[in-house]
Amino acid sequence: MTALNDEPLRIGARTFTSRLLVGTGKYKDLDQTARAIDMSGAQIVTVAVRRVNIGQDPSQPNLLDVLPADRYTILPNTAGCHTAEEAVRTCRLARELLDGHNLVKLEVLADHKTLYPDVTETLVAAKTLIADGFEVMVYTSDDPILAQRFEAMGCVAVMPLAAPIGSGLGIRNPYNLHLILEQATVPILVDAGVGTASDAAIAMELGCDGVLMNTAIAGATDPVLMASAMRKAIEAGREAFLAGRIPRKLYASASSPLDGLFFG
Ligand SMILES: CC(=O)[C@@H](O)[C@H](O)COP(=O)(O)O
Repeated sequence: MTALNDEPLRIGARTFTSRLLVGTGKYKDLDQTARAIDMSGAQIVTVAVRRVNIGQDPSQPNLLDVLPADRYTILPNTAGCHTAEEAVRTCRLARELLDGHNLVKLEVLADHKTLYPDVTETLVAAKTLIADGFEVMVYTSDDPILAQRFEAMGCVAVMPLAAPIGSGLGIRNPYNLHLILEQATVPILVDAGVGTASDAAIAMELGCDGVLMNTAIAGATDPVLMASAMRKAIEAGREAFLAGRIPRKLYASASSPLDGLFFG
């Protein structure tokens, strides 16, 4: 559902009414995956091509059997890739498996402890993929200069982390997100580190165009209920952003007029 008075989210040539993007890892089984994603209202669902079967192994259950193609835009991602070469190869495999689908989420990770992006390798991969006709949504650190570089190269969305993947630490650096947002002309989608609904709402209140999350929903005690909470948080945060918050002030100002009191 779109927030009141909102425009659709535009990524490349595609438009979406939901601003919540979800992952498919860490669920108990395919049934729980399908139910939580359904409840989230997400239209873009990201899949780790190196880890999840979307046709690589025809003898195993295929995730796409529970995510109808007429309802969801599948966003193949390069999770598990640590070099530009691996990431490019993975995107090309995804394009073959998905009949020429060219929208991908690029992530090239630096190490296992932080799962921070290796931005040098990510820049190389993004350049190759864009030249090869891919529409690249790029996972990156919350560095405004890098965000600008990725946009200038032609990435269709820039996806700064809120906190390390799977950490649930929430929005660690709202000031950097603000700097990224004020210069961006492509969608800025927070990706990774959201822990609960208020984190998602904060990202949207800052003016982010959307949020991608996985662990906060899949790892919740009740993933379907958390998916519902996230859907509402994204919409509430977006509406609050569009509505324009009041300025923060150090001192009080009375909520009702002080003139003309009934009792002197
Ligand atoms: C960058 C990446 O891989 C994300 O898609 C990640 O999976 C989401 O991070 P969380 O699991 O912290 O939401």
